[in-house]
Amino acid sequence: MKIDLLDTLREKNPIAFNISNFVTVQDVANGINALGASPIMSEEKNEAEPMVQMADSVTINLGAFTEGQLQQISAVTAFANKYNKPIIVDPVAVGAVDYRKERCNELLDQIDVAVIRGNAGEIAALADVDWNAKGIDAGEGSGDLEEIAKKLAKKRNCVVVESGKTDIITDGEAVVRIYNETDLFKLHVGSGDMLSSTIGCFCGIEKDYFEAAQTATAVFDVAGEVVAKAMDKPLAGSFGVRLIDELHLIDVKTVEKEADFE
Ligand SMILES: Nc1ncnc2c1ncn2[C@@H]1O[C@H](COP(=O)(O)OP(=O)(O)O)[C@@H](O)[C@H]1O
Ligand SMILES: Cc1ncsc1CCOP(=O)(O)O
Ligand SMILES: [Mg+2]
Repeated sequence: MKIDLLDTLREKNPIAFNISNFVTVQDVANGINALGASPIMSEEKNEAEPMVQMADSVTINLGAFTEGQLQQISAVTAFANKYNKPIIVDPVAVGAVDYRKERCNELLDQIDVAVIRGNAGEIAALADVDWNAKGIDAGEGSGDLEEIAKKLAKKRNCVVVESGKTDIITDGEAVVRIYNETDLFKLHVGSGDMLSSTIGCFCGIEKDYFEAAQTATAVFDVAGEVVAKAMDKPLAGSFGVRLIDELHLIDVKTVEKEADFE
């Protein structure tokens, strides 16, 4: 794993263009800004082309899209492919709401996506595997998580990051598992969105998106674990704040020491 990419990210300070959701947009912007990227958000279709031109990566979060926003997303992703900017898609709750799954699949049919990052319920839905997703959460299912992630990666010819207690990252052939974790991630709405946008930042500085996704996920998971270990009381609100602090503080040495992966 190329953990040094964390230093590269801070040297390059990539512009990370995000179409976010209104629920978690501030955590996402502050999290990736603290990490060392330069976030910019937009909801305006008419500025899609210059936004994409100046950006190093484009992260599309489908957490609370509207019909109008779908048109913006279509324009932005078309420009991203035209200008060779990596697209990261976070398919929030596509396992729970058919309308979301249909719109997400239409989008994925139109574009070349670099990375899809979702929980097991979301990845299973896009891979056409039976699963009982629960709202924005993974829910329950009995399928083989690695096979499901690989199936989607092959179907969409992209890297898939399937998050959970163990995070699974695959390009459809090779699989990397990251074991760092804390239950506090589940108590903080937006953990997944922050992870997806962190992956966007690393894809903006590393053209090997499989490597970029691994480093991003390791940095994010280790940051959460470090915070949880240092907390006297494991409380949801302070975790959210301290996670942003740790994304600011975390360094290559800490990730090298703490990352638990194979
Ligand atoms: N059961 C779990 N135990 C510990 N950490 C988890 C668990 N599920 C997810 N995580 C962590 O939470 C972060 C967000 O992932 P996840 O909760 O799956 O996304 P989402 O918020 O989109 O559902 C990831 O860093 C992941 O490693
Ligand atoms: C609660 C909620 N509702 C629509 S988007 C959203 C945030 C989802 O965030 P995450 O998937 O990172 O937990
Ligand atoms: Mg999510």
